Amino acid sequence: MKILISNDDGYQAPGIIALHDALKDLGEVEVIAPEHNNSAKSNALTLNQPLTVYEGARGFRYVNGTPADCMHIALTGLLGYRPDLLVSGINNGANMGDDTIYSGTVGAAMEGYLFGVPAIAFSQVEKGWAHLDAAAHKARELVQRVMQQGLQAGATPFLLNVNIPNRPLESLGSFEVCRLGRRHAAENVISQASPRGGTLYWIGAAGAAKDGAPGTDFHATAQGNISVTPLQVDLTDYEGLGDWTRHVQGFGANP
Ligand SMILES: Nc1nc2c(ncn2[C@@H]2O[C@H](COP(=O)(O)O)[C@@H](O)[C@H]2O)c(=O)[nH]1
Repeated sequence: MKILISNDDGYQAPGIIALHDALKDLGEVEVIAPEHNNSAKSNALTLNQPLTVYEGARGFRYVNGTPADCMHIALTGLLGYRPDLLVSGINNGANMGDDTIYSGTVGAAMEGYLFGVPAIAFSQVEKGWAHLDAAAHKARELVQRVMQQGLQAGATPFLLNVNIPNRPLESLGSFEVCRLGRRHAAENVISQASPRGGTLYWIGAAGAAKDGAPGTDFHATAQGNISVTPLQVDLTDYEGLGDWTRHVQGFGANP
C-alpha cells in the first residue's frame, strides 16, 4: 500500500508529523507538503513561478508552493508512481460547512481525487492541536478500515472530508457519515490604518454555523462524533439546468 501524505499547515506542522507517525507502518508512506502554512489556499496552483522541492527532517519533502501544487507535481512526475491513497492533514482547525471550499487541506486531497487517487482530508475541530494523539489514532483507524475493505482499490476514487473533535480518545464518539452544514456569511472585514498611509484589511472570522441540524458535520462533531463527509467536485447545478434553458432560450440567436 502506497500512501502519499500532505497538508496545508506546512511540512513541520504537528498535525502532519502525528499523521505520518500514525500511518507509517501501514505501507510505503511519503510526505510531500508545503514549506509554509498555506491555510485557506483551497485548490490554488502556482503558474507564475517555478516550484522547488526540498528534503527536510524525517525524509519529508517540501515545496515552495500550495497544497495543490504539492500533489499536482507529485502525481504528474515527481513521485514516479501512483499512490493507492492520499491523506491530507491533520489540519489545525475545522473544515466544516460550505466554507470547506476554502480549505487547503481539502484542496490537497481534492487534487489527488482529480487525478483518480482516493483521498481523505483530516481536520481537528479546534485550533491548537489539543488531543492530537487521539485524532491521529482515529485517522489511522479510518485508513485501516478503508484498506481492510479494499475501498482504495475500487473502480472509482473517493474524497472524504473528516473532522475530529479535540477530545481524549476515550471521549471520542463514532465515525458519523453526514453532509456538510451551512455557515452564515463570514464576519466583517477588519480594517486598520497602515503606518505607511492608507488602510489595511484583514479577512474576518468564518461565519457561525447556520445549518447545524442533525445529519450535518457541525452536529456530528458537537456530539463528539467524527464527521465523515464524501465530497464531489462536479459543481453543476443540475436542478437549475431546466430553468436556465428556458431563461436563455432563443437568446443571442442569429437574427
Ligand atoms: N472566513 C474565514 N475563514 C476561516 C478563518 N480561519 C479559518 N477559516 C476557515 O478555515 C478553513 C481553512 O482551512 P485550511 O484547511 O486551509 O486550514 C476553511 O474552512 C476556512 O473557511 C478566518 O479567519 N476567516
